[in-house]
Amino acid sequence: MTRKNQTLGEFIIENQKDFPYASGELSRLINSIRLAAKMVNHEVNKAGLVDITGAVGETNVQGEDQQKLDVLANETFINTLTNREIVCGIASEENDEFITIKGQKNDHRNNYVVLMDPLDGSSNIDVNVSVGTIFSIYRRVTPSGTPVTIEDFLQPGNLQVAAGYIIYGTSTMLVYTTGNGVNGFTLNPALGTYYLSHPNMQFPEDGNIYSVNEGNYVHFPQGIKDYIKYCQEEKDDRPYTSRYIGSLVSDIHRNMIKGGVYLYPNTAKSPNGKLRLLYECNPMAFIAEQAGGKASDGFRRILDIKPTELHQRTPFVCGSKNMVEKVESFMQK
Ligand SMILES: O=P(O)(O)OC[C@H]1O[C@](O)(COP(=O)(O)O)[C@@H](O)[C@@H]1O
Ligand SMILES: [Mg+2]
Ligand SMILES: [Mg+2]
Repeated sequence: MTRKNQTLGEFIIENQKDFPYASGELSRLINSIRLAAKMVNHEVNKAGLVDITGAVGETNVQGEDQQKLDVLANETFINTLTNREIVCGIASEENDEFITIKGQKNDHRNNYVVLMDPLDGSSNIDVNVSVGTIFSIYRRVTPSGTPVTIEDFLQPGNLQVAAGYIIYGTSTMLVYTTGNGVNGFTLNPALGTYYLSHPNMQFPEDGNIYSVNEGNYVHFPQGIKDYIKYCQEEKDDRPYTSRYIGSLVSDIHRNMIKGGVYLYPNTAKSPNGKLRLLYECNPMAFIAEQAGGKASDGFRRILDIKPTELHQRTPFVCGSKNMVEKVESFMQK
């Protein structure tokens, strides 16, 4: 149930009844993500004034140069979740292995695992372009009271109990779903409170924005090349507008509001694409579908892919339903 000017805290409590297990554990978990996001937002807003831009000189399991803000955001979320007795395990883009959280009584009693991309759009940190955080939540499959195993993390996206993102942009927003639609909350920085600003977000079925890094055009599969040509054709409501921020969260957020499709295809260089299935594509696909949109790898529904590795990648097509289906038709041709 949504109400104008409802705060995120009120919304979480009032909608707790939607959760079959309703122990309050998931509500406390989302509340903790809300808190950690505020801490990261505070740091992001100071980028350029304090020493949090640039690289730390380490590379992560993806072989990427870790940015200072990647590490700061990673530590902030891990510490906030660990200290609040709500998760039994965390997997992050910035950690090679998953982290087991025993809980204060060392009894592995907690029931949820979180998978996250603590700072999305790292290439935009130093240039003051919007970045984000992405999170995906599952109920563990191994028995409570035992240490989590990789099985708790390698669940298909259609088993997510909640997913969302935070966008640190012109304003800071937290957008999430628990399987009952998508709602967006804007942070009032003066009060430190998130307010419901975008109730029941919906992807328009059609749009005229396509988002892809055309710099990789020559390496794209023929189907994607044909789709891009289709977008640029002078015909009907085309040419479409090309918009690409280079932060997945920001590109999907814009397209969800205005109508559009985001593509990160596979290329000869990266046969499985760049984006990570577990903590980038699955949560954004859950959000997209809950908002009436669609997400696939060009052939398969992202949420039905059975993961095999923590940091596996997948080609990604996500956005307005009819536009994703158009891309798929070009791919399958
Ligand atoms: O620079 P490219 O190759 O277009 O990649 C941009 C994509 O990579 C990402 O930055 C990957 O995410 P991280 O910044 O979390 O590693 C996405 O946010 C973005 O959509
Ligand atoms: Mg990312
Ligand atoms: Mg990242």
